[in-house]
Amino acid sequence: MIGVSSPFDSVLFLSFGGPDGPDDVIPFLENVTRGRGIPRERLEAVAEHYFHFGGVSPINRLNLDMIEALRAELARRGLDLPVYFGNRNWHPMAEDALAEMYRAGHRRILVFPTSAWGGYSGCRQYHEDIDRALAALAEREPASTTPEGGVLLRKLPQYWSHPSFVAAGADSVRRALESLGDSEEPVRLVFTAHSVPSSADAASGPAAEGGGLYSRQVMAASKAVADALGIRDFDQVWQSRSGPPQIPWLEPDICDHLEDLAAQGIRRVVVYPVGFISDHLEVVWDLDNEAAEVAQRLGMDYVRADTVGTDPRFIEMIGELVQAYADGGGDLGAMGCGDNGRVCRDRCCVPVKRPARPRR
Ligand SMILES: CC1=C(CCC(=O)O)c2cc3nc(cc4[nH]c(cc5[nH]c(cc1n2)c(C)c5CCC(=O)O)c(CCC(=O)O)c4C)C(CCC(=O)O)=C3C
Ligand SMILES: [Fe+2]
Repeated sequence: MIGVSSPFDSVLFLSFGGPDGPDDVIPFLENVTRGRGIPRERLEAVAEHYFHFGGVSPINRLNLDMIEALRAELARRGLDLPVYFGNRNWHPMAEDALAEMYRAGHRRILVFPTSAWGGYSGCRQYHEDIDRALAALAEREPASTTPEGGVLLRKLPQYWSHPSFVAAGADSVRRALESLGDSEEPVRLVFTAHSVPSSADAASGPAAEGGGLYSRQVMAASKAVADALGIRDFDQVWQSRSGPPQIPWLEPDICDHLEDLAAQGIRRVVVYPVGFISDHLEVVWDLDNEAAEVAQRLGMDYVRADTVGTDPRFIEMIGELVQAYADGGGDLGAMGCGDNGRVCRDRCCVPVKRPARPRR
């Protein structure tokens, strides 16, 4: 770690990005899938999901809402740290946010990532975004590479196990259970997170720990939320897989799982997307449309619990994290924490080489 003693002067809220209108959809998807072996047909199918919402992903508005709440939270804590917004895949791009921050005089930047998890997509790729933004800054502002002009971006750690994240999730599930109403029929609680290629999960976490970090974290977070509610019977499954069908991804998928539950005679389900911090497109399309339709066809009562979003405890958690690291302290060895794009552990969450698409 470098520059440990210097206090931080600003926060970069770093997210995935999403289209703001129909013309953005394809270029956005091309950014997301560049070099990742996602078939064109999948891209076109996902584009349709966005077109159902006028080509606008909810993610940008939701992030702006969280940022506004975070600004109030930092002010409440007496922390004078402006919050900027940047993304991996769409405007405002991380590169532009960083350039703007630099020009405004900021040199010590705490980065809050909108993913709670370890793994390539949830953690390492955010380090790569930081690295990319720094490389772009070096081109635009050559002084930024000198010792005097040096910029430090410190990524905050993974927060999937934070008690406030768990408590906010438990409250959301409680509300969803209440909305189902009283009945003799048992309710099954089902947690979902974004599926990833099985090879990516196997490579997640420090090489020395044997992999599987992402799926272990998702299971542990699900169990923590269920425990907080005293629920022992729950399932944890996956959603939103992409990639060619012959490549294995984490399973089962939520839609297949609903079929299984119906076959077991379960008629009421609450689905909590523990894997996401806001109700973005993967939630409002894949769960509120696709999975909800499957549940309806199966004659199930189905309620999707809210993501944590602007729940005050979740915003307090971000404030607490920022405060802990703002004076240069905090746990610098915590999983996911790293400076200027450096990952937290040796050979951690290395990207998996994707097999070439088979020729026909
Ligand atoms: C682990 C994980 C998270 C959670 C951690 C985090 O939050 O960061 C996440 C979040 C998100 N994923 C999102 C959208 C998409 N993800 C895609 C593709 C992929 N996701 C992957 C993994 C994850 N994704 C993977 C392994 C791929 C395959 C391609 C690749 O290896 O990169 C594609 C391409 C089309 C498709 O194939 O579906 C899209 C459009 C949105 C924005 C939604 C909106 O617009 O509201 C968000 C927040
Ligand atoms: Fe994704």
